[in-house]
Amino acid sequence: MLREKRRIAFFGGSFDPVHSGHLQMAQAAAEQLRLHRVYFVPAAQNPLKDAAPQATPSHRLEMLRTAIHTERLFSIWEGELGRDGPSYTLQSIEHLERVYPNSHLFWIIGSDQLPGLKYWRGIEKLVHKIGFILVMRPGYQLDWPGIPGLSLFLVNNRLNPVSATEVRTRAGAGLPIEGLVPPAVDSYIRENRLYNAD
Ligand SMILES: Nc1ncnc2c1ncn2[C@@H]1O[C@H](COP(=O)(O)OP(=O)(O)OP(=O)(O)O)[C@@H](O)[C@H]1O
Ligand SMILES: O=C(O)c1ccc[n+]([C@@H]2O[C@H](COP(=O)([O-])O)[C@@H](O)[C@H]2O)c1
Repeated sequence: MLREKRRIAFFGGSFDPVHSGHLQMAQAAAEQLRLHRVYFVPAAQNPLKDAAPQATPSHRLEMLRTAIHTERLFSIWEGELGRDGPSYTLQSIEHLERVYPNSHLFWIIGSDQLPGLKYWRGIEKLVHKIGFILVMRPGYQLDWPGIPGLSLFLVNNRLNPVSATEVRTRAGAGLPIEGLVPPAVDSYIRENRLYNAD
C-alpha cells in the first residue's frame, strides 16, 4: 500500500518573544493543512532586518520550549541558531530536504512577509522546494508577490493583532502582557528581566 507523504511545516521567526499569535497560527495551519509536524525555527538573524533580536538566542529558545511543550505536533529545529551570519531560509531548506526526503515541506509566514518575499535569497529556487503557508495579519492584505512558481496555501485564521514589538514595549514599560503570551512565557520574561521588565 502506498503511504501518504509526510507533510512537515517549518515556522521561521525571530520569536523575540514567541507570542499567542504565533501559537494560534501554527495551530490553524496544522489543522487546516493536515500537517504531521510543525517545527518552530528560531532565526539567529533575519537577513532583511537591520537590528538583531533583543533577547539572546538561549532566552528565545527557552521561551519557545516553555510555550510549546504541551503541544503534541510542535517541535523546535535549532539549526539556524548554530549558524553564523544571516539566517537564509534556502540554506535551511537545502539541509532539511535531505533530513526529510519524500516529504512535502512547507514554510509558514504571516502576510506582512509577502512584499519582502521576492528579496529572499534564492527565492526562485526556494519556491520549487517548498510551499508557503500564509496566515493573514491585521493591516497586511494579500498582496500577491508575483514570483513565478510560488505555491501559497492560505489559512483561514482569526486575525490576531499581537506582535513581539508590542510585548517587548509593554514589558519594558512595566505593563501587563497577560494574554499576549502564554503564562509560562510571561513568568519567564519577568524572572529573567527580559526587555527591561521589572
Ligand atoms: N499576529 C500575527 N498574525 C499573523 N502572522 C504573524 C503574527 N505575528 C507574527 N507573525 C508571523 O510570524 C513570523 C515570525 O514573526 P516574528 O517572530 O518576527 O514576530 P513579530 O510579532 O512579527 O515580531 P516583531 O514585532 O519583533 O517584528 C513572521 O512570518 C510573521 O509574519
Ligand atoms: O532567506 C532569506 O533571505 C530571508 C529573508 C527574510 C526573512 N527570512 C526568514 O523569515 C522568517 C521571519 O523572520 P522574522 O524576523 O520576521 O520573524 C525568519 O525565519 C527569517 O530568517 C528569510
